[in-house]
Amino acid sequence: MKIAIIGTGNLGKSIAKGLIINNAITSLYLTKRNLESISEFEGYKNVFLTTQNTEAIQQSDILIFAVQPAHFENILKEIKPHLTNKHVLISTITGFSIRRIEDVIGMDTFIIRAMPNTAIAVGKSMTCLCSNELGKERIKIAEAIFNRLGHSMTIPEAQMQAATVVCASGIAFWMRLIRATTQAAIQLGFDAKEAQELAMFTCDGAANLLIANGNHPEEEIDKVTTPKGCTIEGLNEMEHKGLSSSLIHGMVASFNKINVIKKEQL
Ligand SMILES: NC(=O)C1=CN([C@@H]2O[C@H](COP(=O)(O)OP(=O)(O)OC[C@H]3O[C@@H](n4cnc5c(N)ncnc54)[C@H](OP(=O)(O)O)[C@@H]3O)[C@@H](O)[C@H]2O)C=CC1
Ligand SMILES: O=C(O)[C@@H]1CCC=N1
Repeated sequence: MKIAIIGTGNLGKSIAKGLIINNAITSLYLTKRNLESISEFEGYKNVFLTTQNTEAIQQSDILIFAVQPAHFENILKEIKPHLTNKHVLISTITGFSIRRIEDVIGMDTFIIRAMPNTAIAVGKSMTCLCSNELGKERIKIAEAIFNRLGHSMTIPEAQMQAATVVCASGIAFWMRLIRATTQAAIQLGFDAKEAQELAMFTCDGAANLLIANGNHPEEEIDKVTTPKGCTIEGLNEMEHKGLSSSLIHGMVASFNKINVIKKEQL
């Protein structure tokens, strides 16, 4: 696949790493205005770094946009004259609707919105996808790319804002939980490196139990909580202090903030 990433920052670099380690490219163009921070990609076969978005677009079929929301509209205007019917446009931009993209480039382009997360760098992104009417003809291509770099789900566009919080911001939420359990493990006597190892692999095990078995989390919790034991003592204390409530409040606050970001873009 001939892929271009327009805007190779935090997310764009993660996508580039995932594509390269998974051998998912015929050619890969990476763009940004200042190329210094992506010099690590120099020297990879068939990977090209450029400040010229139009060059990247002319040389590629799949165009993945990963710029800040405020920059996207001008970039769409810049590249519009160079779009042809070979192109599939994939936008990862938060809060930027398909309708707004079509307002700039028209309805006769395959448009897909993707909401991946930075775990795409290690082939483990949970990515949500949706498309415009025409883009339905190319959604299988997007699913193939993102399934190769993790797991994908095609959803209605109305759910993309929620998907952004659960999946994209979700990486940060889970990191904070891993950090907190690491801090607890240090207090309980492990050194910092050991503590993080214990926290990460326990987290990985918990997620994989659910992925492998398809169980509800509470079924797995029931297998761990010995009556009158230490696990239920800890769990109940966490809930008294508002663990679940705090996570739900935080995620709803994130969701509401996207409405503010959207208004600021207009
Ligand atoms: N970070 C994340 O985990 C996720 C981010 N997103 C979305 O992805 C987008 C990017 O986020 P993130 O990677 O964090 O942001 P960054 O700011 O890290 O990356 C954006 C990149 O775009 C480049 N850029 C700016 N203007 C242009 C231009 N005219 N042409 C080419 N490149 C340009 C910037 O580099 P330079 O200034 O050198 O040009 C910068 O490196 C956002 O819209 C965000 O909402 C979605 C899911 C997850
Ligand atoms: O924090 C943000 O706004 C972006 C969108 C999801 C992840 N990063």
